[in-house]
Amino acid sequence: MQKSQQGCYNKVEETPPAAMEKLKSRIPESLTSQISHTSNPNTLAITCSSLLHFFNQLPRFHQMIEDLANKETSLFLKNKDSALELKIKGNNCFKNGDNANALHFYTQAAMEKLKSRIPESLTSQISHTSNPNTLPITCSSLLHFFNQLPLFRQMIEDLANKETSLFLKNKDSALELKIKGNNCFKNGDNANALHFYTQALRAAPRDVDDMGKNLVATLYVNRAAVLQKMGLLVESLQDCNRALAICRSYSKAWYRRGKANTSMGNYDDAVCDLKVSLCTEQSVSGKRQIEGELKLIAVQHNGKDFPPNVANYKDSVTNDQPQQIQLQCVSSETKGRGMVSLTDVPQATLLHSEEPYAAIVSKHCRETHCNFCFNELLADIVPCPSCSMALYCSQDCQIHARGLDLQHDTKSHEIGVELSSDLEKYVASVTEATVNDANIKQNAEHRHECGVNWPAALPAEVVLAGRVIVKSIEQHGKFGRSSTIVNLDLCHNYIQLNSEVKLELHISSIVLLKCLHNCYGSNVPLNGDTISQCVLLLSQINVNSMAIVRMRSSDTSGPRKSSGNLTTSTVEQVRVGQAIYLAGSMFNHSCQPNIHTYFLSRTLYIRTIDSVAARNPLELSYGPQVGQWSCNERQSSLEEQYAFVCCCTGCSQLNISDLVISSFRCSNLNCSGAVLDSHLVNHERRKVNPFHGSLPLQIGRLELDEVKRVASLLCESTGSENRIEPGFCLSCGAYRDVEASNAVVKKAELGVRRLEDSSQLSTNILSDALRSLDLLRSVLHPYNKKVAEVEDYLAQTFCSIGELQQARNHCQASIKILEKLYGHDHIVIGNELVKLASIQLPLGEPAFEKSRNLFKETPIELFIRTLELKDQ
Ligand SMILES: C[S@@+](CC[C@H](N)C(=O)[O-])C[C@H]1O[C@@H](n2cnc3c(N)ncnc32)[C@H](O)[C@@H]1O
Repeated sequence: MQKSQQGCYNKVEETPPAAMEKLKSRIPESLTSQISHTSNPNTLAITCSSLLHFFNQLPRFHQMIEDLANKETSLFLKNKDSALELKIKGNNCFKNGDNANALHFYTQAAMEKLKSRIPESLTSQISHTSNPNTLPITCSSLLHFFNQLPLFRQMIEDLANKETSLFLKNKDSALELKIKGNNCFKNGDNANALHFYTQALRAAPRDVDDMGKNLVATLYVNRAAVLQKMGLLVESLQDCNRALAICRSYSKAWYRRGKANTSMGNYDDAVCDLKVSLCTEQSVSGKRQIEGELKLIAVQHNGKDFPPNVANYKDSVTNDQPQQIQLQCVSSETKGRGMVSLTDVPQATLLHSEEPYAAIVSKHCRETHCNFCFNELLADIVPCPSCSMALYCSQDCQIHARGLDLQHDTKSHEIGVELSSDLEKYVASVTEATVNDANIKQNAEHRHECGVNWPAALPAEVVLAGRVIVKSIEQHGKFGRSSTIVNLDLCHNYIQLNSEVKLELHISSIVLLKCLHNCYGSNVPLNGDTISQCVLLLSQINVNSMAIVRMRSSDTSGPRKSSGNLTTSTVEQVRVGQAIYLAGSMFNHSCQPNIHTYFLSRTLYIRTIDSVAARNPLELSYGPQVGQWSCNERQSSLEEQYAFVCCCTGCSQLNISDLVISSFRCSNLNCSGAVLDSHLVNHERRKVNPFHGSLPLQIGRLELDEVKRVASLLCESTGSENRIEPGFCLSCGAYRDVEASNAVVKKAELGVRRLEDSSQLSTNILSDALRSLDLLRSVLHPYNKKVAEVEDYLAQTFCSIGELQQARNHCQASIKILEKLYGHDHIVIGNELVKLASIQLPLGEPAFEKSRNLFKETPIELFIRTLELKDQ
């Protein structure tokens, strides 16, 4: 990303000389001249007094003095660690040209400082006694206090003032980048040429001229040339279309389009493109070149039929429509609202699909995924026309995100020459806007964020709240007429939040509304009522927003990924965005869900995993699932994030997965029973009704003979909690020293960590890791999740060095364990089988069938198809 010419954001990272330079640049010309040229010892008192008077009016000056002289906010005092750390992180990002993350850290540092200035009494009121009813009072008091702080005023100025934005377009830097791109192109360095042209497009203002042509159009045509050289013909064609949408009479764009169409075998279109190019070209040499190209097509294909036209190539669109299943929202005392179906629903039925009320790309995916549809960005990135921050995969997405108002009116860009009626029709068909969606204005979620710093500086969920508020006030037309700015009717967890979070929500809400107020004026009133609505909205986002995930294409030769608790089950998934779905928010959680969610573009899809009887709750997993984490971990996570104690079947009835997932192996080598530590035992004992109903069912599903025998024993004995004793095998009762076993696990983990941390893989490190796996196997139960994770990590490692047979063996070992933990037909097993298939394909082994049968028409199925295509 380009460093802005405007200098860097916020005094937090400003060194005193830099801040002084800024102050200097603000002094009026007349005063500067008076001081510089005419002042002398006799007039010094006058010039000094004038300068003092001027500085006293500048918030930046007050802030600088505050930063320099106030002991309380000194970064060198104790307890300022986090502000200082954040500042250092910001500086590092800034040095690397990563303005967006630099802003994020500087703002967090400034927020920390703000927090430290709030009087103790107010902090305590917010943290300990505030509730939804008293929120308007605490919000109003905090706003009143902040309004008096120069630090706060300066922060808002830095965040919301367009003039000082780091994301403004900048013609000079666009031209500089264009030259760099041209040089790379001349030297045959296509990858860098592509990079520089894209960066130039990010920086280029929409309506500036570069040697008589629109700069943006020129850059698109230049990039089209690179893309064509790289063999990316569809992308090249798209860039030509983008240039022509701006300037219809751009001869070079028609010429380049003609070349791309020729390469794709679209000769009819190529001839039309070149004819239009010929009519619009001014120079004689240019005309000759185009005529040469036309002749070439004619000679090459004289008398032959042109191959089929592939210009109308489109991505295969999945027309997934939910079946006509009637869903109903019902209420229960323990879970609040939830969803049921009025009829029986078969397995794998698509129940629901929904567009988000508001959505936002994850910060770490801003540069790699489309900021509207969240698909991965390809080579022909389309930047926002008004700021240098947002990136899109297509013009369509860009228009949806920014609205139509800033698009070039193609009709006003007349072609300027006489064309035959056929060619005129052709020009119109190429250059007319293709987006005809009535919802475009409503969806223009990025418009209010364009060209200011705060969307990059504030956390994603706060920016998402901003999108919800703007949509809400635009939808309900309540501009300036009401103090209700948002009311989504979703549940929230404000009361259960810890004191620190409550305070942070107050601060974030005031900062966000102040920034929106800057843009919308009195249409976003700033008072205790509106701020408290924002605080509640953020608490609603906390418990209702969904993470939009995408499959990561598993490149077997790619870098190794770090292992960890989630590795084996979510390795193919990347969290690309976060969204609020209003109806989707009505589905409650179960650790043994009967429905699952997936996303295509921004659309949420919900499908049944099992058949579900009429009026039974339809429940998805909010993250934790049986087989993924132990019961204890699931419950803590749900309590912490969603503020409820889960009583689903997985958490209230004994199941095999929870018994073995973190257990040790029996010290008797002939027994495959499980040994639990005291922590796990206590948890399992707390499960209600452990020995009735569900247990035999679980056993049947898991087909785990040895543990089945153990569990049957437990079933048979009445009141047999005593049989679950820490350190004793559940099957044969043999003793294992759990503490000593834990020490072995820790040692083995060190060996695996060395492998994870190594940038250069050596035989020693790999052998060490394999020995560590053996150690783990010697003390942990064969179906312990940790063993599966290490197997999976080793599979990735062997993939990365091309030892696919080893990779396949470890991957299969991992899947074998996961099948026991999750059950054979769980979606996680589908993910794992896809991964296995991606290893087996290059080995020439048959794959896929098993996974295909599991998950018809889900993204996994699409992914399998992609793998097959890649292989052909
Ligand atoms: C996305 S909302 C689901 C709809 C919510 N029940 C409502 O009434 O609006 C998430 C919240 O629902 C409640 N919830 C969801 N699943 C639950 C469960 N299994 N047991 C208890 N409460 C649950 C929790 O309060 C959680 O924070």
